[in-house]
Amino acid sequence: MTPTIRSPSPKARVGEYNDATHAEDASALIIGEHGYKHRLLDSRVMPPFITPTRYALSRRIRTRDSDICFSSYPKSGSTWLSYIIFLLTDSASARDTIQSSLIWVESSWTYLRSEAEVEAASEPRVFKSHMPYDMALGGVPAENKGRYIYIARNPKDVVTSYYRFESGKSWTGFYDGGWEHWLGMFVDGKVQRGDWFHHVLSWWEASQRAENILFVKYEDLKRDTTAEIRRIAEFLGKSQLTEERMTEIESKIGFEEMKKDKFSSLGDVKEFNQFFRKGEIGSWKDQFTVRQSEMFDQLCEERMSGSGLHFDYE
Ligand SMILES: Nc1ncnc2c1ncn2[C@@H]1O[C@H](COP(=O)(O)OS(=O)(=O)O)[C@@H](OP(=O)(O)O)[C@H]1O
Repeated sequence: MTPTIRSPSPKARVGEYNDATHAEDASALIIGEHGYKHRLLDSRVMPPFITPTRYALSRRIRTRDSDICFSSYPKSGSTWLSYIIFLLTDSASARDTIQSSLIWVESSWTYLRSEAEVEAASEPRVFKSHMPYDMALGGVPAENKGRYIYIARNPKDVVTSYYRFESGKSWTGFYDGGWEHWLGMFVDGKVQRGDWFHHVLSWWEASQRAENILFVKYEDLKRDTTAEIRRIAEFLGKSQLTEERMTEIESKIGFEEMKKDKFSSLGDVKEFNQFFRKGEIGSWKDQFTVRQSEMFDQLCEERMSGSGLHFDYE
């Protein structure tokens, strides 16, 4: 099948967030402390570019057997995962960038806007989301057709990466609260996408029960890239990967390679120029004080004990 090249409509271009281009739902915007702009959807804190209209559409999507839907809490390696998916399914080559190849229904920044466009998209349709399990694309993933992949990362690196990326950005209302304040908001589940523990554990628990949900950890992908790509490939029904193809895929998805590559780059939007920041395990050590680290470890113990889910922090 010939892949469809999607030309972005001017309205849908990813770029600086502006309330005027999201006027359909402007009334629901909230400005929090230090100018932190957000919306509440199903009582969860969400970015302003996730409008109620688009969220409702994302819940209405009827998934198909060939669909691949991935989700993550922000800053957990989802762009990395998406490139791996495109390479494994051979659907990357004819398209111009990751962003224009993905279908991100919940966001106003998606290149495919209408239900009809999503219906007509070439297969496999690769859907991106940053929603917790109970707000997932298509309703209840475990009862749906298609395959879901969730990528998670240790929360200390997530909150660090998130802080570095989100401060001063248009879609956070140029938030300027500083690190201590940000960490407090993260712990209270008040940053965009809500409570990290709920988000990750909701997918983790679902993945233990449902065969169509694969749970991937950023740290495993970083440490044992070959084995993790093979696990993802098997889940996607692509277990016949040759050594040659495997080497080719690995050569493209390294941090430095993706940073340079035109397909994986996020284009020329100035606000995204910090996106490929470090790509490491343990960069939280440059951000947390000892006291903050101990407080956070205690919180992780309280919120995650008994879940069977563990992360590497260095
Ligand atoms: N190839 C590769 N290898 C290792 N790490 C990588 C790679 N590509 C992206 N990254 C790092 O992933 C972090 C961004 O995560 P997301 O893509 O989920 O971000 S977003 O929420 O969609 O904006 C962000 O992490 P930090 O560097 O810690 O900020 C990216 O640098």
